Amino acid sequence: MTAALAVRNLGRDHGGGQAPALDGLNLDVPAGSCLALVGPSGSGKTTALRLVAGLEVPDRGDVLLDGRSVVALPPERRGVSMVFQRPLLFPHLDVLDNVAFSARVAGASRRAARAAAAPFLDLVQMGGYTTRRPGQLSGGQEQRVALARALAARPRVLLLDEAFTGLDVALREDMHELLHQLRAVLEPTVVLVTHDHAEAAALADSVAVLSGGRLLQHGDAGRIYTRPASVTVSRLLGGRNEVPGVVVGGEHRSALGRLRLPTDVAVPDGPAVLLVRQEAVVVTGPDAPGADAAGTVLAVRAAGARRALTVEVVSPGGAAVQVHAETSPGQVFTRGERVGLRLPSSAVSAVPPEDAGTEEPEIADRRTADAGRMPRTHRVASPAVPDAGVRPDAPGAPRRRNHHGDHGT
Ligand SMILES: Nc1ncnc2c1ncn2[C@@H]1O[C@H](COP(=O)(O)OP(=O)(O)OP(=O)(O)O)[C@@H](O)[C@H]1O
Repeated sequence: MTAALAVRNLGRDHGGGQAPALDGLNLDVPAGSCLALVGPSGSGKTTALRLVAGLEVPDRGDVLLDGRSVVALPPERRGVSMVFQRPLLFPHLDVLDNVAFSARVAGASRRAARAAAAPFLDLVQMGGYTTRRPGQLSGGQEQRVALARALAARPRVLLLDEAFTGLDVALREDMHELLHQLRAVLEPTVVLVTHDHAEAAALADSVAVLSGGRLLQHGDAGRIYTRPASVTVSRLLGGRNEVPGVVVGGEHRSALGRLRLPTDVAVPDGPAVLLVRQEAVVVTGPDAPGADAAGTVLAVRAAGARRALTVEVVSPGGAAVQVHAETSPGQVFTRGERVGLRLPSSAVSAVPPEDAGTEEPEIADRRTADAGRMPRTHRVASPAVPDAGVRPDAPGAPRRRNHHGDHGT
C-alpha cells in the first residue's frame, strides 16, 4: 500500500496569457515518505496535487508511481486519494457509509463495504460515531472521517491539501499525531500542502518550495530550514534574519562581526547574506561567555509560549543591524535591555545577495537604512476561501472553485 512517486517536467497552463500554473516540476518522493509542498498562494501547490491525483490533465510531463506512468489512468485507478481543507462528506450518508463509499463504487455490497470501512474509522478514533451524519460532527471529527474515507480506498499515495488548516491548534496537533500513527501502520507515500512551517517541519521528511509554478528547492526537512539555497527560499520558509555582509575565506563579516561559517556552507568570497533561523538564535545576558554579538532589545512580542524579540546590534564602527530571535518559555526580556546573542553554527548559512541594489554589504562605518528593511514581516498566507475540491473517488464530482473565484474548465 505504498509507492514511490515521481513527477517529471510536469506542466500545466490555464491559457489566457497567464504564466503556467506549474512549470517543469521534477520531484521524487520515496515510497512511504512524506513530502511537504510549501510556497505562496498561487505558486502551484494544489495544481501539483491535482495533477498527481488525476483531477487535472498535465499539458506537459509525467506522473510515475513505482516507475510507471499513471497520466493516462482515470483518478479512481491511480491508487491515489486526496483530502481537502473542507472534509466534503456526503451529508445524506452516515459516517460509516461515507467511509464505505469507495468500496461501494468498486462494486462491493453495502454490508461488505461497511465491514471493510469500520477498521479505518477505528484507526482515526471515530469508531463510536458510525451512525452519525456529518452534520452531527465537529469540524475535527469530520476531517478524521474524511481521512478515514481516503485511507479506506487503500491509496498508495495520500495527498493532503491543507487538510489540517481549518482546525484549532490542539486539534491540528492531534491530527499530526494521528498521521504519524497512520503512516506507521499503513505506510502510504504522503504529499501534503501546507502554509504552516511548523506543520511541514513536524510531519515531512522533505520539503519542496514552489514559487510561480517552479520548484525553487527540494531538500531534507531537517536541513532545508537552516540551509536555504537563496534569500527567497529563506523568506518563503519563514526565515526572518538576513544580514548583508561579505564572505572572506569562509568567514562572514557584517555589522554583527565575524562569524565562521559551517564547513558545508560553500559560498565564494564576496558579498553574501547571512541567514540564521530566528528560533535558533540563543538570547543570553550581555556578558555571557560564547555570545557572538551583543545588542539592545528593540521589541518584544508574544509568540505562543515563547517571546519574539527584535534586537539591534551596532558594530564598533556604528553600523546597525536587527536580529530576530525567539526566546525559550520562562525567559523574560524587556525593551531597552542589553542582551547577548549566540548564533549556533548549525543554524547559520550564507547565500549570495539576490538584489545587488538593495543587499549592500554592511561593513562600512555608517548607520544604514536597514532598520526599515531588515525586520521582515514574512507573510504566511492563508487562503481566504477554503479549498472546495473533489475527491478522486467521487466520479462526476464538480471541479473545485479556485481561490480567485473563477472555475476550472
Ligand atoms: N481553473 C483555473 N483556471 C485558471 N487559472 C487557474 C485555475 N486553477 C488554478 N489557476 C491558477 O494557477 C496558479 C496556481 O494555482 P494553485 O491553486 O495551484 O496555487 P496554490 O499554490 O495551491 O495556491 P494556494 O496556496 O492559494 O492554495 C494560480 O495562479 C491560479 O490562479
